[in-house]
Amino acid sequence: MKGCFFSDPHFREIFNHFRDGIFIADHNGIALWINDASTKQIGASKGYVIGKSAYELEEEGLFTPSVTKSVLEKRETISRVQTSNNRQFLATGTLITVDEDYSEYVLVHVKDITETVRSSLKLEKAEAVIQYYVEEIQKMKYEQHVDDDAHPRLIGKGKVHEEVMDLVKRVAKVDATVLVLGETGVGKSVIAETIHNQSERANKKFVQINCAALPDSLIESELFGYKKGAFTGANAKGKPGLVEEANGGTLFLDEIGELPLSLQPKLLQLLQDKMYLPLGDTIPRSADVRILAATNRDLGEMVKKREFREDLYYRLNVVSIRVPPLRERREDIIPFLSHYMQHYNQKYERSATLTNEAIDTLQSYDWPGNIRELENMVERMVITSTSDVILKSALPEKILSHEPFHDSGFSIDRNQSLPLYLENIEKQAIKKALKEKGSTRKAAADLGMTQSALMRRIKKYNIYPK
Ligand SMILES: Nc1ncnc2c1ncn2[C@@H]1O[C@H](COP(=O)(O)OP(=O)(O)OP(=O)(O)O)[C@@H](O)[C@H]1O
Repeated sequence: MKGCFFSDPHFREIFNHFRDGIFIADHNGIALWINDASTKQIGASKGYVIGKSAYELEEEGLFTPSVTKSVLEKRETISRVQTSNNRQFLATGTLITVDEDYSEYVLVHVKDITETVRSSLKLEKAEAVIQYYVEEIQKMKYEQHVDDDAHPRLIGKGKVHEEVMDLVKRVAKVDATVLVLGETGVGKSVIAETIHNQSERANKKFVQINCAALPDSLIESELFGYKKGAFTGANAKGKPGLVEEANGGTLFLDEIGELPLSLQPKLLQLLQDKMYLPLGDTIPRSADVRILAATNRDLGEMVKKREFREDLYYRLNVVSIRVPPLRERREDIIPFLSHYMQHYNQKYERSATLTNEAIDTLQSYDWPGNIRELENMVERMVITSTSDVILKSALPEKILSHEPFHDSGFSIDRNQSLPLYLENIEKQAIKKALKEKGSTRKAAADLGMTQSALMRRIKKYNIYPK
């Protein structure tokens, strides 16, 4: 049998016309025959290859690895990517047993895949370049966004601000639900929008609903929409809800603590199954939305009081970001002041400035209404100040009255030693009470001391009642 079919000229003719390589070896891996394509692939003549073992040829570097070797070892059909002459081939070797005499052969079919590999590498490279540009465009879009009025640039320079922004960056990359916590006016909505703008959903919509601003009866239809004829007074055609509007993008539920208990299971279903039911409809719809929520309320406490569903609370609270109040990041007060001074001076065509003393006072104020309060204060000052220089005395009474010793007309040098500092306060408090009350008796009553104790101090401080 051996040799007879290889010596058949018809056989040779047929396989020499085959564009892929054919390599036939015996049970010891000795090359019995190769076709023309194979000689080109290996870069060696038939005379050189035939009679040598695949092991030897592999060692000589004609091809690596040898599929014949693997087939003989594993005794199964094996495919490998082979390199020969700096080109790449897909070599598939099959073990063939001839029934007649149980002789064994390895038939290797070798296909040149160099171009395919190159194109796939090219494709991979092209994909990487496209991805790079997509990210760059997103970044540019984001930077453009933050410069216009609807998307103010985030102000803040301190460590606290940086920590929040770091977290924002990290959560933006994952598609998780985020709960933004913080007092009123700290910038929770701004943070939520920033998460969206830095996420993969940035090209889709950011849809916002304030759960406290709508009557309970309207929230459901606003959020989930309704089918035509769902209720009297409804639009005859039905109406898509905000969930549908936000499809592919982000839905931001502001003041989530105000979401009526009756609606909470519906939101839970949206979070869990990404499914919801428009009002009056019977067929649930699916929605691909990322949910962000914010609150200034203590949801944990609300859960305890059964005012908020526990399961929903845990679903919302997968990741939470606490935006600290302004009094915990006082280093950001001046940047906010200068930003809003500039903004409102431009808006009202003024050139107002704050004195250092006024700035000091504003920096030590606690800002219970946070950035919103600061912004409103600056706008009011810019509009109402009669002079371009805003003195401390022109600041709102509310801010001045929070200063220690605010209305006493006290002027204390805080660099003094503590006893001297305290004496000074005492002296000035006495002077003020005497001036306002007109008599030592009334002044003593006002100060909460006996008249004789007051007299002793008047003497000590050389105060002369007017
Ligand atoms: N880092 C910031 N940079 C610039 N402006 C900011 C920043 N944070 C907040 N603001 C501005 O402060 C104001 C209040 O922010 P925002 O509405 O986001 O607060 P909030 O915490 O959501 O308030 P509420 O709890 O009352 O809804 C907005 O005008 C917002 O543009």
